[in-house]
Amino acid sequence: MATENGEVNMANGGSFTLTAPPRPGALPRIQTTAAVNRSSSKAGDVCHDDSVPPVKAQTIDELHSLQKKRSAPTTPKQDASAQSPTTFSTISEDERLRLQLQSISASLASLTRETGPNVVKGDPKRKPETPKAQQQHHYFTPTISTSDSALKLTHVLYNLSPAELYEQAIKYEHGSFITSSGALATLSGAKTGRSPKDKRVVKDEDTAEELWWGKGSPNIEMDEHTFLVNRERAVDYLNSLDKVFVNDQFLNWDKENRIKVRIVSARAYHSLFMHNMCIRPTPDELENFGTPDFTIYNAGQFPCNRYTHYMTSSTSIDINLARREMVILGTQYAGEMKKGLFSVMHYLMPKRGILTLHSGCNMGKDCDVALFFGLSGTGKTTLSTDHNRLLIGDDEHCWSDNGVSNIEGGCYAKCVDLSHEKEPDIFNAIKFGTVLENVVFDEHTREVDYVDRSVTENTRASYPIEYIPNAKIPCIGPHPKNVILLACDAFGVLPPVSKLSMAQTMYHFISGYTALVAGTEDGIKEPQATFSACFGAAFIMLHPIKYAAMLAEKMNKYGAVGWLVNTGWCGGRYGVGSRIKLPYTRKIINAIHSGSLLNADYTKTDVFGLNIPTTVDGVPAEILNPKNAWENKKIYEETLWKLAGLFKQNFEVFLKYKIGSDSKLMQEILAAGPDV
Ligand SMILES: Nc1ncnc2c1ncn2[C@@H]1O[C@H](COP(=O)(O)OP(=O)(O)O)[C@@H](O)[C@H]1O
Ligand SMILES: C=C(OP(=O)(O)O)C(=O)O
Ligand SMILES: [Ca+2]
Ligand SMILES: [Mn+2]
Repeated sequence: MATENGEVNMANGGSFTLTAPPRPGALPRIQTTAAVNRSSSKAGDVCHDDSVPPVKAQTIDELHSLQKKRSAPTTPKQDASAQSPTTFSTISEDERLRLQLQSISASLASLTRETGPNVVKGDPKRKPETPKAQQQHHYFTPTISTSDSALKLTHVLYNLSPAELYEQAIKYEHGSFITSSGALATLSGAKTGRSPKDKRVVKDEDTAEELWWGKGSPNIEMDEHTFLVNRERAVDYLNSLDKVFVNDQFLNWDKENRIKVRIVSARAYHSLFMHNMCIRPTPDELENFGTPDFTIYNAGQFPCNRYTHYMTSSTSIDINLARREMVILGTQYAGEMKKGLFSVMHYLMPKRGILTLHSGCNMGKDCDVALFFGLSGTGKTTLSTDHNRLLIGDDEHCWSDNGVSNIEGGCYAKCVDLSHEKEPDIFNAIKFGTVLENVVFDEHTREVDYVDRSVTENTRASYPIEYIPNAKIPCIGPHPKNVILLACDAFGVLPPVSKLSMAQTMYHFISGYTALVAGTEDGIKEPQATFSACFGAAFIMLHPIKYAAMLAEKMNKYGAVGWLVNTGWCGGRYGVGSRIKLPYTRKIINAIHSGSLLNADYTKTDVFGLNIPTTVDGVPAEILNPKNAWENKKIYEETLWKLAGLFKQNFEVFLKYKIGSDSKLMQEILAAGPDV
């Protein structure tokens, strides 16, 4: 296993840049994280994948106006004076809420997780006969009174159904609407993507030894005290509200290694998102839920205090492994919760010899399982959702001695440019119960315009996995046969498919390359190369070499074959060539699944030394070798060498680590990279 040396740990020392103190009387506007990051931190300090530029709107109303498109003129204009006041059947709704709500404030304010809320049935203030439909709900009641904030009654809406959450969202959350297909469209506010540079982890005696710190690591350190400051801020905020949402759910379909999670949040949208993304307990399982293994306090609407030590912006996502808690301040992007829990799994599971994978996963009729690794936007969700195969999951998995299991209960698809024609299964999953984040729709017909990027490029749909018709439930499968590494290469020099040796698989897994264009509107012509170890450096907790060693061991043991698939550009870089057509990538993936590609004829490419097939059924042969696909061979060569150089530079940091007892394996892995 890798030996972590002191050097790496120390490298983190100077990487915290506090925003410059404001001059008296000239308080600066609170900047969004992305803006702060751009001005204050050097690229490469921490993992830098998929942070999304801030939205253009300055106020909620402006944001909201981006979301709705003017209807066609046929829409009858309503006379404002003739409009009835918002009569949303208030009486029954209020009565319904009153029945459901209970105080949780004392337990929220408690610093001791163990004295969490008691679950009782029904409202203790009410006389016995609770209507039958409501008896199934569970309600919290405070058991202790520890702080002033306990005097404020905060009601808990516990594991509400999607229908109830829709009503809550539409009634109380600005920018929430039902779309024509029945999905709940909503806005995530200023943050429309994750904020990896605001993800902090408490460094204590244990985690200082165990976790990966320093250059390249996603774990920005914070101390226990600062965590408690942020925690108190989040909890006080939640307590100041009239109501909070609580979800009790599971992670990991492998029942032996299942984790119980509790998510406390302030928005119905967040509760519905987690309802979709985590595994939904049966009524019996909920009855016996007990103490959660991990709790999220999501106070995303409320900022952290920028003058708190360690804070570099108004956003902070804080993980405390010892307390088994996560606190979210200053971002409402829902993906922060699911990916935060994924990080936690990246810590807990390897301790049990289970490898966590940032990959999609599906299974053929012959029970052949394929993994799809890749950074955001490379095609994990799209390619694992395959009408001819069973979907095990689109994003987060475990590989144990028993095989693979999905960590989640739902999928989170990018929906920019989505169409029924291109991706029917995902398109059809966008119905009642699905959360649609930051999409633009017609004001009147409520038809979503997936092409519109007014709010963000990173529009998303979150739906329960059973909304995909051929989902494999329970979401588990045997050991993988194929391990497919996806890279969206905007340089256009990686072949559409290559068969990898074990050493090459490790080289590319550790490198975790993709190159995307950083937002079309910014006019950025140069592709941005990103290297994110294990195709998920933003979520790993231990040193990447530890996961890589586990992957090598499992692939060897179960005879899995590695493949590199470029889902990006072909025939030239971004701006010159074009993105490889999805139907072609699907044909390539089919050939991998069927085994036909194993027996194809191969040639070796220069520089990267990749084995590429000369033919693939249904794919034009001239695109299989990028050199043939490029018109200008000279620019092709230059671009190829440039990318190879970037790979080499990125890999240098890993050379001092060992896999196994000596450095032999690491040398072999290095030799499997490009010759530069
Ligand atoms: N050849 C291709 N292969 C895979 N995806 C493609 C391809 N061409 C375009 N796309 C688009 O790229 C995006 C991939 O996103 P997604 O599957 O959500 O990625 P991930 O799950 O890895 O974040 C989708 O919008 C998909 O339609
Ligand atoms: C949810 C995310 O993952 P992905 O893009 O890999 O689907 C994310 O990066 O916020
Ligand atoms: Ca990265
Ligand atoms: Mn995805």
